[in-house]
Amino acid sequence: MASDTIYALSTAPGQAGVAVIRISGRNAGTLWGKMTARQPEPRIATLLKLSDPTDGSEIDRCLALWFPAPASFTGEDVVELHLHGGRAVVNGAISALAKLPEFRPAEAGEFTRRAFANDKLDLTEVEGLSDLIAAETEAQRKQAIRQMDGELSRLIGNWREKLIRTLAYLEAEIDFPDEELDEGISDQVKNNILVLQSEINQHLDDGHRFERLRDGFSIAIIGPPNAGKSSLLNALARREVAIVSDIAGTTRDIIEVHLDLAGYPVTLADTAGLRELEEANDNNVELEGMRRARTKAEAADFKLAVFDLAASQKPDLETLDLLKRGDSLVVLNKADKSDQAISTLASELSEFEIQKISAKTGTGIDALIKRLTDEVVSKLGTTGSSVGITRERHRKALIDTLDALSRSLLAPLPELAAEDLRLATRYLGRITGKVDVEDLLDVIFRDFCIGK
Ligand SMILES: Nc1nc2c(ncn2[C@@H]2O[C@H](COP(=O)(O)OP(=O)(O)OP(=O)(O)O)[C@@H](O)[C@H]2O)c(=O)[nH]1
Ligand SMILES: [K+]
Ligand SMILES: [Mg+2]
Repeated sequence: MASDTIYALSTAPGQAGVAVIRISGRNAGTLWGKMTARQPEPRIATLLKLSDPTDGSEIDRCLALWFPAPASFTGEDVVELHLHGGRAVVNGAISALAKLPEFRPAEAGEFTRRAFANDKLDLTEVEGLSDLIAAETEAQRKQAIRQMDGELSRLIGNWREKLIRTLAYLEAEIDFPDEELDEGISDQVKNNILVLQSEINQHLDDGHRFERLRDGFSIAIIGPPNAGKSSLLNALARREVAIVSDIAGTTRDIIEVHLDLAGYPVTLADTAGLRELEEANDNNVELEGMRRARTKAEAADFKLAVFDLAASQKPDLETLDLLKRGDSLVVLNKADKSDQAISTLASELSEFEIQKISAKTGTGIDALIKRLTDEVVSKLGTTGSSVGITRERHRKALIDTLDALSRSLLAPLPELAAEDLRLATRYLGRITGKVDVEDLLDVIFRDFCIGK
């Protein structure tokens, strides 16, 4: 595999000022002379004519960069060609490269996979890089760059080192037993394990904020038909995303928009109006819509329950039930209309936090955005530690580590305690990819695009 030289367009396809083709592998340097007149100095951008290796016809004038191994992104010989960003130029260069012996197109994530194989990046840094490319908001970008720079890797590495030292200490005790210890493990070893357990626990107990920042914070808009849910979605998104009409039951499918609140990613979902079954007219479709609404609301991080403050109706039981199940806010809409009915609604909803708005005129929308922003920042914002668990796989490995540490404290013999510490070290090592991670690699690199 790694004997092949791989190439790919590393910038987005289509028309652009510049397109970058990356080439990596043993034979990367063979294009010098075959496709250019000369070989550039390492790491010095050089303007060169690029031509077809078979007939010498000119493809483009490009800037070429030469990174001889091991000082390159992949750790192999790497060439970067900065071409004019046109489709025909890129296609011409790609088909010319295909003519060189042992050159083949790269697979998705293959450059990064080679960088990992050559110890240029560990797994958490690879994940950070993947997150950086996927980052859509400022907070996501900052988190990704910290992980790519190795902050998580250093935290895990530090724990692993402490653990290895404790293990060495324990092994010394096993080899040179101290009669006073009475066959147990020493206080020193116990103490180290307890400290490690508490540090790992602190990081696990993070409200999943680092993971949520990757995925985005989800808010579901729920409530009875015609309350103005779709109107609210449009007002928050500042564009006409969802259909608004005075017909009850207009929205059937979930309609989602992405918002950026103070740099934090939010997915806002509009849902079908919830009402009692006998009222639902066009039953099958509407029932399916309501089912989807319910599922969405249950999975959401936060719910906005919208009611028409001018409608003299009682809040429906479904919406009330969803509201009661945690993080939510009541939105009384249509504040531009007469609010004689508000007293009934407000008293029924008095146990909840209430904001009055008009999706139509925009009254109260800024205050609502402020309230939602505060919510998102409090849930995703990182006040204390700046480095954390960004993936379920990290969490699982840490839980396995803690289990092994707990077992070591209860082990009836120091030899068995040592075996548990050895296991704990392996679990930590899996996070950064220090030990047996073959099974994880395909999953991790699958998220990458070609050319990365
Ligand atoms: N006066 C007034 N009318 C509003 C306001 N918000 C929405 N409406 C009207 O209320 C009606 C229903 O609005 P929608 O946004 O479609 O309501 P919905 O909750 O999405 O309705 P369903 O999708 O059918 O459940 C439309 O005629 C809107 O123009 C508001 O703030 N003031
Ligand atoms: K409607
Ligand atoms: Mg609607």
